[in-house]
Amino acid sequence: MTTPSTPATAASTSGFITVQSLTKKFGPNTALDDVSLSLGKGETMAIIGPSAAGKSVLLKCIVGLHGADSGKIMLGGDDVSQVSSPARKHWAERIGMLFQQNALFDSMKVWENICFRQIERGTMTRKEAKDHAVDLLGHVGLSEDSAFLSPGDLSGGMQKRVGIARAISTDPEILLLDNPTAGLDPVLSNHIELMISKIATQRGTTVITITNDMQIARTRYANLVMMHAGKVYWSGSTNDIDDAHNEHLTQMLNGSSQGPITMRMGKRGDHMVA
Ligand SMILES: Nc1ncnc2c1ncn2[C@@H]1O[C@H](COP(=O)(O)OP(=O)(O)OP(=O)(O)O)[C@@H](O)[C@H]1O
Repeated sequence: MTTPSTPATAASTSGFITVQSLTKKFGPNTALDDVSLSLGKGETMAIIGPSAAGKSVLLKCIVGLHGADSGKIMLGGDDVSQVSSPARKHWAERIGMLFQQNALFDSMKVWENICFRQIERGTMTRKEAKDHAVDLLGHVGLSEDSAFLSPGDLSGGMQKRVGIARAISTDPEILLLDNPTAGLDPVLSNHIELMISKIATQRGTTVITITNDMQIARTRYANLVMMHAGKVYWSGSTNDIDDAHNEHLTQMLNGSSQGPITMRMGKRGDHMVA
């Protein structure tokens, strides 16, 4: 069992991705408070937690959008704690990320969105990029026709899949996914999660996924981190969840309205959900 005061899974220096006592503040708001985790190369991890727990900020720190206020982020032994860290540039090319809001460019066609990094860097011709994008669209269950639409012409679930196609388009060593199945129907969610598992096992990609789907978190990922209010409340193998006896984790997994992570609602602090 892990609590903020007694972390059971301390960040190990042998991890491929190691976050060590990471703190990130936005003005007076502490989004990440002494967060540590460690993940081996080719392993998978699900991050769960209530709204505003710091899940997205953690992924944005790992991908290099935010620098650490204190603590360390190590990727493959390289210190990338700051946005300006010398190793950052090298890692930028080796991380694929799906953002919560997909972050697609409306000024570009779908295929250009998927391969914009390759086009920008000149590592593919436009023809190669188009073919690659169409192939990736097939992997996420979208037709070739959708390649030539604008993101704004797609449904929310289709946009999500384009975001996933873009995240995997460079065959990254690290895949960071912020709610990849949000807004998708159960059949499609299953398809996408199977694809993510395959990418991890066949390509050795190290995957961290934020998810609100507790079943997916338990069954599709080898490791789990549960966050609340900027802290890690539990981390470990998903095999150990049932023996965890951690009330924060139990409430999150069961989605019960009563428990330690019950939120205050409304303008008055005495209006509790429970
Ligand atoms: N760029 C930013 N500037 C200021 N505050 C921010 C910024 N990004 C995140 N925060 C704050 O950090 C906290 C954690 O946000 P984060 O997006 O990581 O939550 P989350 O766990 O991903 O929540 P959700 O599940 O609702 O998406 C929130 O209080 C949020 O308002």
